[in-house]
Amino acid sequence: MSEIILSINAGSSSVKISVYRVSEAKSQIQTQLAEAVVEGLTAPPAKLKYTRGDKKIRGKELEDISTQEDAFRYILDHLTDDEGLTELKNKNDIRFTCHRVVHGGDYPRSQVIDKETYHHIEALSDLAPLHNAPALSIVRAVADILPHAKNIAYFDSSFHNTIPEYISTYPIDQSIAKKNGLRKYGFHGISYSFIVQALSAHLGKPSEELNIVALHLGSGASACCIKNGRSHDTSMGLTPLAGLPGATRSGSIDPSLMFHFTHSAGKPSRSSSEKLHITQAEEILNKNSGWKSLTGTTDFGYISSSDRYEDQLAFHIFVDRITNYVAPYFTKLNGKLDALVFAGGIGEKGDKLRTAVVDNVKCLGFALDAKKNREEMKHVVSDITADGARYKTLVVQTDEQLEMARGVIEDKDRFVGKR
Ligand SMILES: Nc1ncnc2c1ncn2[C@@H]1O[C@H](COP(=O)(O)OP(=O)(O)O)[C@@H](O)[C@H]1O
Ligand SMILES: CC(=O)OP(=O)(O)O
Ligand SMILES: [Mg+2]
Repeated sequence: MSEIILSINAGSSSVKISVYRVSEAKSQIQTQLAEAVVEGLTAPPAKLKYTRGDKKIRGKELEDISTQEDAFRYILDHLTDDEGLTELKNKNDIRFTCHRVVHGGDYPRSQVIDKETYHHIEALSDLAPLHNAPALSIVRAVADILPHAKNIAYFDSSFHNTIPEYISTYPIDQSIAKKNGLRKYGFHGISYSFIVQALSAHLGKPSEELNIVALHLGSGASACCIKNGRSHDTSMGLTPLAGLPGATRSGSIDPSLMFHFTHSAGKPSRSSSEKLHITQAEEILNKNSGWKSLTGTTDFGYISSSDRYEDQLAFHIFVDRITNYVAPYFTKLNGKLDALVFAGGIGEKGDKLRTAVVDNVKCLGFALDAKKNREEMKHVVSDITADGARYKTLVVQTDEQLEMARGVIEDKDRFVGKR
């Protein structure tokens, strides 16, 4: 019997699902059978991208798909209806479903989703308003459609457990901070973990010796200072709102700003429910800010190539805010750096953005090869460094689904026997 892993990555604007077959003999991932992505949930109509071997669908427009749960159900139907994907004919062969859960609070590693973990993740929903509840809607759908699969949660926050206390502590009343768990958690950790492994293989260096300034730039964007293969600092905080701006997020602003923006900042937002309590301030800063508020679109590919005033402004804001992290993280690493890494949808495809960011930090010893930077990135790690530059600049096609599936294989013994 073949064993199948379904790896599900619910982002704020997309759902990405990869299907893997595990080799029984060696207990390792044998093949990626298919990958399906529904993207553009914040820039409708959502679009489907699908790859199974040579079979490709590129950007099929979808009607009535607006939530991560819609996207999950659509993808699962698509996978099981694909005549060529014989491995999924018997849904019972899906042994594990991995779920990217953005906020895992104090969980230091992946967990089987049982009643207790489910409720714990649910309790953290207010701290990741664009992410945890949608991920749980997919967990419920899996329990409904694939009752034989074991659900495992992989947390974006776990990778950042190594951040020193003096960095993760906010200078506020510590009795309240401790009681309410108010500290820097950090996110995109599954992606950063993938980046460390990918660079270790690419540079032929043990991961514990790698120092990286990594930028995961997608719908949500963050920077991470990776010291000796571990997270030392990151730009997101208690919630994924802090740090860099994103598709619909403001990123860091003066904390007093909201009280001057609206008098009802602290009132419950209309999208609050019994299970999700967010204020109007949180709603505005998470859902109605960022590129959407400045330009009317969340499509950063469009923004980057447009010469409209507001698109250029958004572009320059992003470049400026990213630069605000690269230089300090470089100094935190004492200039002993293996690479500056770009990843995530914008990091991987945004050649103009990479050019502008690297140009801002050229005094530190970074420079791009213009031709390599413009080319399509065909490998997991692409080197776009100019000849003679002191430090490497790399583009990594990050793969959170693969990182989670590898985790399942590694930790299988811990999961088996527990539902
Ligand atoms: N050619 C491009 N140049 C710059 N940004 C792009 C390009 N194509 C897509 N993007 C952007 O990538 C982002 C999505 O990144 P991704 O990491 O897939 O998002 P998510 O956070 O949902 O996982 C979107 O903002 C999209 O506009
Ligand atoms: C943590 C986060 O912001 O994730 P995403 O970029 O997938 O929305
Ligand atoms: Mg993402």
